Amino acid sequence: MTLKVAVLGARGRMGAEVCRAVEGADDLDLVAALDAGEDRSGAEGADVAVDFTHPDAVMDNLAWCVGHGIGVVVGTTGFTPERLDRVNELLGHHPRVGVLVAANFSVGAVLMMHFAERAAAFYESVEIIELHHPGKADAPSGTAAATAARVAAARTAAGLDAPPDATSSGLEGARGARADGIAVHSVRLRGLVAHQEVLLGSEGETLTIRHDSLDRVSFMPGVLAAVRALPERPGLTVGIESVLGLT
Ligand SMILES: NC(=O)c1ccc[n+]([C@@H]2O[C@H](COP(=O)([O-])OP(=O)(O)OC[C@H]3O[C@@H](n4cnc5c(N)ncnc54)[C@H](O)[C@@H]3O)[C@@H](O)[C@H]2O)c1
Ligand SMILES: O=C(O)C1=N[C@H](C(=O)O)CCC1
Repeated sequence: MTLKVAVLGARGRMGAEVCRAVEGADDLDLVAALDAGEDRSGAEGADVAVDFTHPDAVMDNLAWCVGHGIGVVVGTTGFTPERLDRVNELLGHHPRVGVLVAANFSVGAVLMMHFAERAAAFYESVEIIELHHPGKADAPSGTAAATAARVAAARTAAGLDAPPDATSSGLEGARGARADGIAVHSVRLRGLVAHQEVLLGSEGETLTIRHDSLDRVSFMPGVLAAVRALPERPGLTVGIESVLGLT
């Protein structure tokens, strides 16, 4: 069966890549490629919409798609627990519709988050450095925020206190931002795509887990797997771990 796919944010960096990937797949049909200000009615009749837009736009797109019975694969970042609650609320009125939200669709980034979560219980110190292209709207990245949440939960479960840090003076921001109590440092540099390091340390050793997306094609296998899985997944799915068979 051919799935009808609409792309929202179609002229953006990710949306354009998704359009190319959908057009290149025999089992998918690109029925709408829409960007800001364009009439969403072009997406009516799609089986799945893919949203790579902006944290300020995505909730409205989601409400529209779910209200029209269209499942949504969401790559746009900015999904706080409150936003996920709102998505669940929307889906409560449309129980046959599926929404999958993932901060990162690259297989390597999914594994990097998984390894960081596993390692977190064994190290006293942990910090995250995320590095992205300078066109990125949000900081820290959605991937860094998701990693911090998972690492913080693993530390709590292991009974670890806050990472040691004797800093008592310095320039504001020098120690990064705090996401779930974990220091996150955001670099924006021309030439980069999407990169992250999780630095872990204890007495006498460190462990660095690093992932690099060198091209946006790295996100496409995950996006297409989510599109293909969505019709069989009503309700909210967070992350692509279950789609990839990692959980
Ligand atoms: N989950 C992932 O794997 C992943 C990977 C890369 C980027 N992202 C996220 O995807 C989002 C987009 O990233 P990007 O680099 O493609 O940004 P971008 O700025 O290149 O593209 C966003 C596009 O969305 C359009 N847009 C804005 N509002 C819209 C609306 N209401 N309806 C339709 N289109 C709208 C913009 O005009 C633009 O063309 C960001 O939140 C980014 O963090 C996620
Ligand atoms: O390029 C971006 O923007 C990216 N956004 C996601 C994030 O914020 O984690 C995923 C990586 C690329």
